[in-house]
Amino acid sequence: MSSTVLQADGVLKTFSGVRALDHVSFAVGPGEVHALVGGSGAGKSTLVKVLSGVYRPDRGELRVGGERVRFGSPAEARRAGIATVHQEGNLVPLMSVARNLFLGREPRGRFGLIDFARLHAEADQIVRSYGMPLDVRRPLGSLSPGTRQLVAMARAAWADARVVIMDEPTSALEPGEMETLFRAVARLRAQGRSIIYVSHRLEELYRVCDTVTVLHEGKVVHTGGLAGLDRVRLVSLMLGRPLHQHRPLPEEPGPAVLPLLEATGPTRQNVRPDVSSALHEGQVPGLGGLLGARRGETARAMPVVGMPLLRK
Ligand SMILES: Nc1ncnc2c1ncn2[C@@H]1O[C@H](COP(=O)(O)OP(=O)(O)OP(=O)(O)O)[C@@H](O)[C@H]1O
Repeated sequence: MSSTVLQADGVLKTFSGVRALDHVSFAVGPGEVHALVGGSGAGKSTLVKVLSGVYRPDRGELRVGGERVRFGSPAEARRAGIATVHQEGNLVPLMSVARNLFLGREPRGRFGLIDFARLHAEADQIVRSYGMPLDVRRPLGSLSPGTRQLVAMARAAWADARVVIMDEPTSALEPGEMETLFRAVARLRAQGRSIIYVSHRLEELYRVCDTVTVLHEGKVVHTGGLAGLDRVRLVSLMLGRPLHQHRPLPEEPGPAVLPLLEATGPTRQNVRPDVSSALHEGQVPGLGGLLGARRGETARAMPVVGMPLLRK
């Protein structure tokens, strides 16, 4: 019995001489949320398309549950339990949420007619289990883009997927909907399903993912646990170069650390905001306040008057 649910070994995919995937190996285990990251053009979409049967690799192999597979189409990948949630693709806006959730698998009664009572009851159970309070009889197209995205995810997961591939799943979501998505991800993981999570948003990767594979120019440059991987290191891997690290400054700079700019009670055109400020090397100051708090006046007064002390 294989401990990986989906695996790619030495996958090569070229487009007119460009190596979109250069001998890529990748594996996701049961109940694992695996982040797939990389800069623009790194090969993420191409790998997702190979794993979901859209592209055939030029070389290399795919395995599902340890068994060698060759996907001739996305439908074959879906039959093998690989579901992809691309925005709300594959759904029908004019149909109800319930019909969309069960598209092609509607419960049928006598004479082969759709059993709407059962359809609605089961659909209602599904959306409630994901914490989505919505009327499953409503047409999908009348919902917000975020809710449509969540329905697409629920459909993919419900359809007995072993691996759910989520491509930038939060791009269209409101903050409240993001929480619903994260709960849904946790639920899928608890059921032993695997998730491949493609996103540029580091915050959410660290929140929901267990493992990460970083692609750069078509090659895997790192794969492993995410929790122990420092963010600066992760971004460096994605960029393919070390990130310029800045020296952390002491919280209270001592007398030896002179400020670059110091302003004590600056005044401008009879406006004297009661503000003193010092700017040290490497700092990015924020200036906060409500409307009318004279943020603009204060910022404009800083370099003009007061006691600016500039150091080379
Ligand atoms: N259908 C295609 N025809 C030609 N070149 C392609 C095709 N698909 C991808 N490529 C090339 O393969 C490389 C990898 O592209 P891919 O879209 O997989 O990267 P990505 O990591 O998904 O990038 P992004 O985050 O910008 O979408 C790029 O150089 C891209 O130009």
